[in-house]
Amino acid sequence: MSAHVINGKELVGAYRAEIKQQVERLAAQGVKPGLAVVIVGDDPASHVYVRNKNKACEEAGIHSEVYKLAEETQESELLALIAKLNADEAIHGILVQSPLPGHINEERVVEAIAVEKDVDCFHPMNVGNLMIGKPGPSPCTPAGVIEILKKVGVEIAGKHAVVIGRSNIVGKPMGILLLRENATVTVCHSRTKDLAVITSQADILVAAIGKPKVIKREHVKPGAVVIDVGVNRLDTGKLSGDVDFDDVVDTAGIITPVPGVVGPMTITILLRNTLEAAERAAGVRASS
Ligand SMILES: Nc1nc(=O)c2c([nH]1)NC[C@@H]1CN(c3ccc(C(=O)N[C@@H](CCC(=O)O)C(=O)O)cc3)C=[N+]21
Repeated sequence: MSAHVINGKELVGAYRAEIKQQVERLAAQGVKPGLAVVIVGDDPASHVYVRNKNKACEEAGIHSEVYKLAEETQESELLALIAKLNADEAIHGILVQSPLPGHINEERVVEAIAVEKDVDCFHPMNVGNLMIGKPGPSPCTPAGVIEILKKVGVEIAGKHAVVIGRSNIVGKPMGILLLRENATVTVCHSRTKDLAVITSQADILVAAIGKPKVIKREHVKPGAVVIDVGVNRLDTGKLSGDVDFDDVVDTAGIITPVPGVVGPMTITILLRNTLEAAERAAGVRASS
């Protein structure tokens, strides 16, 4: 039997409409959420993502500003811009697009962002809060995956969730969020032995490897929920996930195609984080 293929347009569209309504409600109280996106250098893919984020903000009624800095920008100039944005009351969220050029220390930059404006959830303070379950921003991609599972009606509690990948941006926080939802969590990575033996036990399989089409049907338990976080550009110019969709689609129970689901949902969580940061700043959101 063929898997249920998640329709991202429908799912993400409905969620963005909900967020837009909440933005309108906050605007009626005199507060317009604001996001600043900073991009350094001219990596073409990064510019596509920044444009998508900007457009999504506009459509949701969120004020957005994009700062495009030259490749040779000094770290001190970037830190000065962040200090200015930290002090700007119209800005509730700051996102510095990664990767940064090699001469800039990414860690120093992330730590310069005000904790309450860190809508990526990259600041060590927010990562720590996430770990112990305190209120704060959610890491966009992993929180997007949880949102997808919930919206599709997948029960997470008690299930075996296997995450492939242990990056600070996706794999590690994904494990924490799944644990928070009471899944039994296994995290696999490049040094994992007998990967297919482990992944084929997963009720929920999250692939965040960063290599195209490496997950085949032998990695998937029949009927499993397969969430593909990979966004890999092939030589043909086409985008591919980490999952070999055509090979897996008859084995999985539910599957996300790439492009179309996890990427747009990631941006949607960014909108939600910006809205929530604005609510906290306005004192209308006490927790979560
Ligand atoms: N500080 C920071 N925060 C990030 O959240 C961040 C970042 N840096 N650097 C790069 C990665 C990557 N990322 C994506 C977001 C949306 C899509 C997305 O919308 N993808 C579409 C396709 C887009 C296309 O056509 O290329 C999709 O999958 O359907 C992809 C990738 C956020 N990132």
